[in-house]
Amino acid sequence: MTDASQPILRINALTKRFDDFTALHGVDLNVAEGEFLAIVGPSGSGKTTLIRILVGMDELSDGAVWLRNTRIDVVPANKRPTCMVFQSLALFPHRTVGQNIEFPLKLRKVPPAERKARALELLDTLRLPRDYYDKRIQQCSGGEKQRVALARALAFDPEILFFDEPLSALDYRLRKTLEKELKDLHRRTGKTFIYITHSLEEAMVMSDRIAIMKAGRFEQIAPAEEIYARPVSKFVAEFMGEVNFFDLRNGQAEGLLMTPETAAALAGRSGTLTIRPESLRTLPEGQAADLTFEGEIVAEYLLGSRMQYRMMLATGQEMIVEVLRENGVAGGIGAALRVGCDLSAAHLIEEARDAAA
Ligand SMILES: Nc1ncnc2c1ncn2[C@@H]1O[C@H](COP(=O)(O)OP(=O)(O)OP(=O)(O)O)[C@@H](O)[C@H]1O
Repeated sequence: MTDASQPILRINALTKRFDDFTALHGVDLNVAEGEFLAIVGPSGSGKTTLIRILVGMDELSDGAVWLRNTRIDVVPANKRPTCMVFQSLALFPHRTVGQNIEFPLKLRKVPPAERKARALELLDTLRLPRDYYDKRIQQCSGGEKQRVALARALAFDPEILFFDEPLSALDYRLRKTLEKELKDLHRRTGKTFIYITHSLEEAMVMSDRIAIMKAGRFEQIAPAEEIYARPVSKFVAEFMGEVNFFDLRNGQAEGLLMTPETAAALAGRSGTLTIRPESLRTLPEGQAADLTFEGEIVAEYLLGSRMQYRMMLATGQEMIVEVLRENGVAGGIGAALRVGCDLSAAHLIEEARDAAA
């Protein structure tokens, strides 16, 4: 029996040093049973180093990793109930699909008939035709190989599946299809997935929570909506997409017009006010929002169903505004633009918080 309230994985104060360089600075992380956690961050932030330690490909310098009540950082990789799916797949190219999927079962000395039955079941799970059992890996397409690699990972029946950028080598359409399939697979298997990616979009589509790494530390760990709406730092806000920043000093910010109620709510507060381009709306003459901005359009882009404007405020600050195409403004570059948003759509990163991050 497992206790659902207990995390399946606990990482305590994990530090990794390579000679005099520290790649991970005492990171803590709890992963819930059955969770889909994505780890994102810029190149060199420590994602791969962390995963390599978790699966046992590398040793930590300090700290501990627990799988339920067992300390696993002292357990050799091949004895850990975890499994890794790589971008490079690591399939046996000259063997059949069936042989590849059955490999982990063979290692465990499962009898041939039972192995085959399980491999066929896994072909069903991954939505590959059963007659692929005898097909050679070399004859499979990129997407099919990825499914075979997943089937093989599931054949290990691991407690946790780790993924290191498994889709990054695939073309856009296939990636999009497999993103949805992976999410679906996660739901159907109920396994815990920990997934590294460079792609924020991928993380947002698939995961329950996103952990954002920066220079060997977790900057924020939360569901995507929360990270998007309430980033703890400018780094996270920018990482999650386009954003406008306003420097708020004692409730005042240059270029920002406020209603008396908004001014009262922001009175005495300092930090960075963040406003997403799509939170803004165009305002008719004479109408004001909680926060209002006035300026001139310096560039405009048609983004499918939306229009994006770059607007120059009187202060010289540029702002990005995104509205539905039907709400776009006539006049184009050089035209005056008035936009605004509700105070609830703006998020204040308080000063002390950002400085500490
Ligand atoms: N074996 C090693 N020896 C020395 N430094 C290393 C070693 N492995 C990784 N590093 C350093 O540790 C830091 C983190 O690397 P890591 O590969 O974990 O980053 P990452 O976030 O996975 O990057 P990417 O997204 O580019 O794969 C980098 O600065 C890297 O140069």
